Amino acid sequence: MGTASVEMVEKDEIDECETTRGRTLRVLVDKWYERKATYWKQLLKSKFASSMDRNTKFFHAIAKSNGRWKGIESIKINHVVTYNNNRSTMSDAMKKFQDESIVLVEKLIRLSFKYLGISKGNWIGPNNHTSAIQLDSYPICPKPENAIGIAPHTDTSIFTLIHQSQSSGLQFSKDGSSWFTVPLEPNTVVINTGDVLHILSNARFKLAPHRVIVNNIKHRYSMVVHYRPIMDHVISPLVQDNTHD
Ligand SMILES: O=C(O)CCC(=O)C(=O)O
Ligand SMILES: [Fe+2]
Repeated sequence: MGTASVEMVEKDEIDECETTRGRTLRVLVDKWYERKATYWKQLLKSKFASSMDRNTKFFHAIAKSNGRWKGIESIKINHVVTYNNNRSTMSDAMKKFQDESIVLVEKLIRLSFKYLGISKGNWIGPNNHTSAIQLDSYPICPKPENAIGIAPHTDTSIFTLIHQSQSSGLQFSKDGSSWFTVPLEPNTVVINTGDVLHILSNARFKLAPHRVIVNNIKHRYSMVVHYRPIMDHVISPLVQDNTHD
């Protein structure tokens, strides 16, 4: 177990030595993101990458023109209907959804820290996080083979929660070339590990490349919660042992 921890870089609170360390870590993380971008560029053959870009633009143009309010009919939280096609209650429902999601992710963080042997004191807690809810809509696409819903990527979160409607399309990959489609299970949330957990765990939690493909049969919707430390936090591995499982 190492002594490194998640540090808050507030210039007036830390001494010169820590500032230097914070700066070094920032540079390391920046380099890591650069390497990640290069990794993905190399994985995608240039022809596929360029046509995918074109088609992604095409697809998102369709998505925009179809973007009328018609997606979410109801939101159930813990089996209770919290929103039922009544816009005035939407923000309350979303707030409740976000609060419940944060509780769930904090539990997941505690569990994964326990698994990694990291003491709880090393976690910055819910007050130092941002969470974002993303509502995604993937309309029926007449030529799905020429389009992509979301291009391959990894999430910058610690954990991401994905609630998907009964239309599949979310796919994960171990090697960036073969893709596994996440099965549709009603009342199930897909939990995705993000880059922050990858860094904190010293790569014991692998990167989870994923994408969303579209189809010509059924409109897909998803509600995605990204949860990550606030931007000012400098992160570094909390597990020193570099031997991966
Ligand atoms: O919409 C989805 O199913 C997944 C979205 C996603 O991967 C993301 O927002 O990072
Ligand atoms: Fe994602």
